[in-house]
Amino acid sequence: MASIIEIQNLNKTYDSGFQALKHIDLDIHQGEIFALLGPNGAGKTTLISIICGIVNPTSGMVRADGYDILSEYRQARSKIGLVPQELSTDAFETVWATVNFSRGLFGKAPNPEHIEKVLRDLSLWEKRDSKIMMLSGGMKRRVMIAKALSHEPKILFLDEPTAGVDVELRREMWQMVRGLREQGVTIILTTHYIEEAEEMADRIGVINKGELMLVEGKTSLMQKLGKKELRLALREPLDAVPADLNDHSLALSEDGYELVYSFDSQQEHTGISELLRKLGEQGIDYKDLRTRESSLEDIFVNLVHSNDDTVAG
Ligand SMILES: Nc1ncnc2c1ncn2[C@@H]1O[C@H](COP(=O)(O)OP(=O)(O)OP(=O)(O)O)[C@@H](O)[C@H]1O
Repeated sequence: MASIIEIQNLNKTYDSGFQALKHIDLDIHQGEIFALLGPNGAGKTTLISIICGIVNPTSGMVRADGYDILSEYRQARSKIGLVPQELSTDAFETVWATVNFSRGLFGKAPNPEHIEKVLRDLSLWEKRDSKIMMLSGGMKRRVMIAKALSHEPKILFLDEPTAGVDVELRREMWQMVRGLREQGVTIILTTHYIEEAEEMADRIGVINKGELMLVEGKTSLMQKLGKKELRLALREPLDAVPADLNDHSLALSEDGYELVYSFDSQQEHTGISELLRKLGEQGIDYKDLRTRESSLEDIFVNLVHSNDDTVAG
């Protein structure tokens, strides 16, 4: 697949001496939605800011649509739209003027048809003559996106697009971002909401303490690292997992009332029926039985914690 962003051995050490990014290698594919996940302070904003030319890298190479972000800054920047975390627009301007002005900043000739299309796509057309300060929070966010799209970028960065946004508006944003992807825009978003990545992303990158720990297709990530659990609530507590069942992957809760069986959800043969048969043979009775699939959130928390353990150890 063609790469629209290429990052090689990128490092960033701030003046304070803090190393925010360590040897980042990453390719973003043309036309994908890529979600960058990581805890607070992991380096997400630093990475985005470097690609967008706001922060200088200490070393390494970044190309956007084939243009080097340092030696071909203007061309690279013209391919990129950035929706920053903070909402910052001129409250007294109209929607139309704000978005049109943004386009001019990139040295592009006026193109009212394009601005109209962007505003219509973002359901802002009816509000084109409204002053920004008169808009709701959700509409202000959409104006930020319209500004970022005003110069027809091929790549759109969304830094925490739905932070502090209610559920309904979040879903609306997701819908809209998918629509942009359908038009061929490559989208890179950072998020704290794992659900957002699970819902939207084609591929996911996990960054922690300045290191890119993993880059993987969402589906294969969930298949590879996802586990299923079968939980059996027992009628009578057990002291230990019966010796006969030791070859199954079983754990007993501390109070002895719950048996947890972990199995690979990708395997055709889960071993559940065999387990239930053996329990029956041993006279172990259960009153309830539930299955649970690990979510992207479980996977993420595990990854970041195991990395903490490694660092601490
Ligand atoms: N100008 C700066 N000087 C020194 N350190 C900085 C500077 N900017 C950021 N940092 C540090 O670099 C680290 C990464 O910050 P960054 O904003 O990239 O993280 P993030 O993953 O975007 O976090 P968040 O999710 O909280 O926005 C943090 O520890 C931060 O304190």
